[in-house]
Amino acid sequence: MRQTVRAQAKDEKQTSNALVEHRGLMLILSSPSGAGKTTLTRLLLQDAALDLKLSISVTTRARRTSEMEGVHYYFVSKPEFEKMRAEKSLLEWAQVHGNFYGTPKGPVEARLSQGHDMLFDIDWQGTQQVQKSAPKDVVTIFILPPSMKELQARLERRAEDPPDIIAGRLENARHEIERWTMYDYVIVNQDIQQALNEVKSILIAERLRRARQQDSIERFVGTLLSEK
Ligand SMILES: Nc1ncnc2c1ncn2[C@@H]1O[C@H](COP(=O)(O)OP(=O)(O)OP(=O)(O)O)[C@@H](O)[C@H]1O
Ligand SMILES: Nc1nc2c(ncn2[C@@H]2O[C@H](COP(=O)(O)O)[C@@H](O)[C@H]2O)c(=O)[nH]1
Repeated sequence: MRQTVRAQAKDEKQTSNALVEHRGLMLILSSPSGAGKTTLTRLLLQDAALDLKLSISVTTRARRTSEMEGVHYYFVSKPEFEKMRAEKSLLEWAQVHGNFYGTPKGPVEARLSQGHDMLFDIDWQGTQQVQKSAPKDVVTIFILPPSMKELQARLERRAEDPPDIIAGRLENARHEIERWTMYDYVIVNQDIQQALNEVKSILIAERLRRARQQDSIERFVGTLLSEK
């Protein structure tokens, strides 16, 4: 019901500019590096019934061996990133762990305007910018590791970054964790299945908020009340 296109446009203007009755929401996951955002994101995207799509960021970071262009990131040079920033084609951007990251605006706007939700794996700086630009459309979740020891173990087990990069990310983790208070929800990712269920529960509850389905429910209630 949420994504139904208004089929009966009242005049020609509306016909040429068909409106969806509900704008999609932006579900943002943030965490210190290694807490499990990418893992949760992969599992959420595997569940087709959730109808989520990931916003693919651009980054100046070097590609990890497990990463694919256009799937995990668009890998760009610094001048290319600067150009996107100057052209204002990024919804938000930040420098994280010494590299630049940003969210291309176009795909997000296209998806939200069609009434579909978008998933983001971005840091607290980007979250702040998106929250500021569209406060009503954003739901934010902060993922915590069960302990700093386990966070370090996860980064080491992942074996994608050299020791000095892991050390830097662990150092940054303490500052990032202090940002937990700016998020709507906080999840401790000890058991991945439980954490996944918690993210899904948040998404389902947020989709059911009255304000997010005002038009369609108003019509549905009208139909209900017109029944004999
Ligand atoms: N609940 C969990 N229990 C054990 N291992 C986990 C759990 N969640 C994630 N991991 C593992 O921890 C490692 C880091 O997870 P992941 O890459 O998802 O973190 P991330 O938050 O996306 O990190 P980054 O910000 O650096 O991309 C991976 O090897 C992943 O398999
Ligand atoms: N503000 C933004 N942060 C982003 C974006 N894409 C990813 N990130 C965050 O960067 C760190 C590091 O990611 P990694 O893939 O190098 O481990 C992590 O916190 C991501 O959430 C973005 O577009 N904007």
